[in-house]
Amino acid sequence: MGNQEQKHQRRVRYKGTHPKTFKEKYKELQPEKYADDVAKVIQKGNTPAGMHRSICVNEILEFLQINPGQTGLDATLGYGGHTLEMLKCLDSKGHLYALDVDPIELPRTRERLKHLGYGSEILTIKHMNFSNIDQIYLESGPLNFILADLGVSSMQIDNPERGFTFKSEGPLDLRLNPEKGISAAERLKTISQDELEGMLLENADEPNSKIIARAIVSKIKKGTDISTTTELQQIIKDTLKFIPEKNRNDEIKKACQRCFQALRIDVNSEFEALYEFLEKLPSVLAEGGRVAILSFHSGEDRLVKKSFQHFLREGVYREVAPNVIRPSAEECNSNPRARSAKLRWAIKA
Ligand SMILES: C[S@@+](CC[C@H](N)C(=O)[O-])C[C@H]1O[C@@H](n2cnc3c(N)ncnc32)[C@H](O)[C@@H]1O
Repeated sequence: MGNQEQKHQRRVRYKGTHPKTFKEKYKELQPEKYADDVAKVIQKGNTPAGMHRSICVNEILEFLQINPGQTGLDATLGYGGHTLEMLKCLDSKGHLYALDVDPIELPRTRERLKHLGYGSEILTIKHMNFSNIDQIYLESGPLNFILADLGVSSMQIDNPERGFTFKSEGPLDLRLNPEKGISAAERLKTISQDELEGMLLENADEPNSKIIARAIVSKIKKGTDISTTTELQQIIKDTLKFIPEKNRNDEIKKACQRCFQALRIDVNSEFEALYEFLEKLPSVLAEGGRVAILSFHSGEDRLVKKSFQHFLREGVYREVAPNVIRPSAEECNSNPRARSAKLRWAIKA
């Protein structure tokens, strides 16, 4: 039987000596089975396919000071890396709530955590937007600690079917919850040039927002369908042809990153959700309750900083982080995705 099983378990076929696309990376997609190979990928400073490496774990745990018996919330479950560390601190006493809007990754993370021994007696996972944090409070009561690790997970970015990256061909979707709202492709179909220019500027500080917006809207008006990630990338490339050759490729890559980020923030109403979450935080935190927020974008960090300072002046927060906390150089070297992370915290009075 053993031999027969081996016969049938063919490796995924790919061209060349190494798997390149997401689907071909079958070892990385089965970390339980190929732990050594996954460890090698991490050692090289990469994130294995289908996995997310949690950022600023030590800094977050040091601040949250989680004690067994407490009640807390991970507002952004993702791969469950931070959740797992918080559960360890609870030591089977107390309760942790965890939320995510992503209906694709959430069940996988729930299964993974259940497999590690964290079931509903200690962990409640809900498919919910963190802007509705007040609904959690009705069930949980005052929360001793809260974490929000904003943005997208590596599993979402790396899966071409989700359309988060121009680096591989996929549908231009960019929704964290593909079951709700409209995709980025649909959004572009009806957007005006002014609105798109404003979106690129506000959500991503795109210096070429005007000409990129003009090029996209003019293509759509002429009947061109921009339905894939690479179609959008090609329009940005063509528009920025005027950039001197020396810097062109680099500048185009950065422009693509900014445009995809701007669209993602827009289709997921990310600023609106964060604003609502920040407004509701004081009413769900226990006295002395602690909140830590990890952001990856200057617009998000500005919102967090403003809200924390506002509630500090009002006496609602007793203390807030005097300065933004950045991941260590060591962490950034080992995980380049940590480089743009900014951590802020607040303690309720
Ligand atoms: C950076 S990842 C979190 C990674 C996680 N801390 C870990 O260690 O695995 C961000 C997650 O937040 C989710 N998310 C983003 N905005 C959200 C919102 N408004 N409400 C709930 N979840 C959200 C995303 O779907 C994604 O899974």
